[in-house]
Amino acid sequence: MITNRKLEHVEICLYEDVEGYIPTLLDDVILIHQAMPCLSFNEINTSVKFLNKEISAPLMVTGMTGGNEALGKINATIAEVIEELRLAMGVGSQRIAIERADARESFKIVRKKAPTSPIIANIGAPQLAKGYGLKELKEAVSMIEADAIAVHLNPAQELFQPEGEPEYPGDILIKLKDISKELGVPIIIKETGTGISMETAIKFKEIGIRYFDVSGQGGTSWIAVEMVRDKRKNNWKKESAELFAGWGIPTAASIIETRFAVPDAFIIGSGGIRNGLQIAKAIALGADIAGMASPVLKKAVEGKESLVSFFNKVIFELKAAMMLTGAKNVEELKRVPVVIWKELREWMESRGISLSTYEKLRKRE
Ligand SMILES: CC(C)CCOP(=O)(O)OP(=O)(O)O
Ligand SMILES: [Mg+2]
Repeated sequence: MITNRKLEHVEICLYEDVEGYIPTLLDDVILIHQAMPCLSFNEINTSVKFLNKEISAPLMVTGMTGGNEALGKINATIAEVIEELRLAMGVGSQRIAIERADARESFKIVRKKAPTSPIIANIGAPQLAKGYGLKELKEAVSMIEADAIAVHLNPAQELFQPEGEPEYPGDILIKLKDISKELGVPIIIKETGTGISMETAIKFKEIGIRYFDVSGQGGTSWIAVEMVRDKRKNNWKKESAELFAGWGIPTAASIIETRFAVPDAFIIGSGGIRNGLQIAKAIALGADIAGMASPVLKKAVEGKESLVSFFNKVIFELKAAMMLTGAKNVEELKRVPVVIWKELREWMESRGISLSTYEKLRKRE
């Protein structure tokens, strides 16, 4: 039953080892130390615009959960904190709330606790292949008065999910193109831990999509999450899920591929982001803001204070990286000099992305 799956997902993300199967390759991005930054720490401004609203730092909590009272409490804690700190958040898949009226409050609570913050709805692409259309996406948006809706792409997870629906026919693109004209809020194409490639980004660019949440490999592996479920149920897919647990595009490579494919995209750099230095690297590499999920979930279940101090630490680390690279605001951070080396450089070379070409795109020149 779908509610059980929602609860299992959160429990597994909290208490099982389902992340870091492969590196994000953000370690292969070096921000250059500037010993004379020409600015003082208290001058640094981390605020940015996101979905026509100002947020205090280039960071959002990407969609995780919802579906019953307990999961609603997690959403409520996160929403309260992001409203207080003026950040942004997405909710978990609202499929359960389209199907079940009693699941809706666990999502509605987010807008109640965060009346002014950018809030993002969430529906899976497989549902578009199975009958969902403009009506259901409008319902998901209005349920939480969302500023945008994330359509999540999770073919790898569905393949290894015991009850999965690996249904990704091309007419999902046609449907999304039509829906995007009537929906009234932007559609964000969001992967789920296996990353967005340049080929995939181009498919969505061609139907007018400009918002991407790359959700690359290196953080939570949703194949590994379903592997745990397979093992618990002794499902025949368990060994195959283990084989594929590290499948996908590392987060740093996915940021580069998406920016290369869609130079004017708004990119959320997510997938294994755990601290403020990685946020700075993701933005210097080509993302507009960063996204975090698992570390936020773990702090949220400890309580509001724990989550507030976590975000304060992360934003201090981001500001530290900005100071030491001489970036007084996020626009300058996008243009600081970086070294891209080791595996990430080899990835770019084998994908035909030259460093000099990318340098211009990265700086949005
Ligand atoms: C999006 C993913 C990371 C988590 C939810 O996967 P799921 O297949 O349970 O989502 P649905 O309830 O939309 O099917
Ligand atoms: Mg699904």
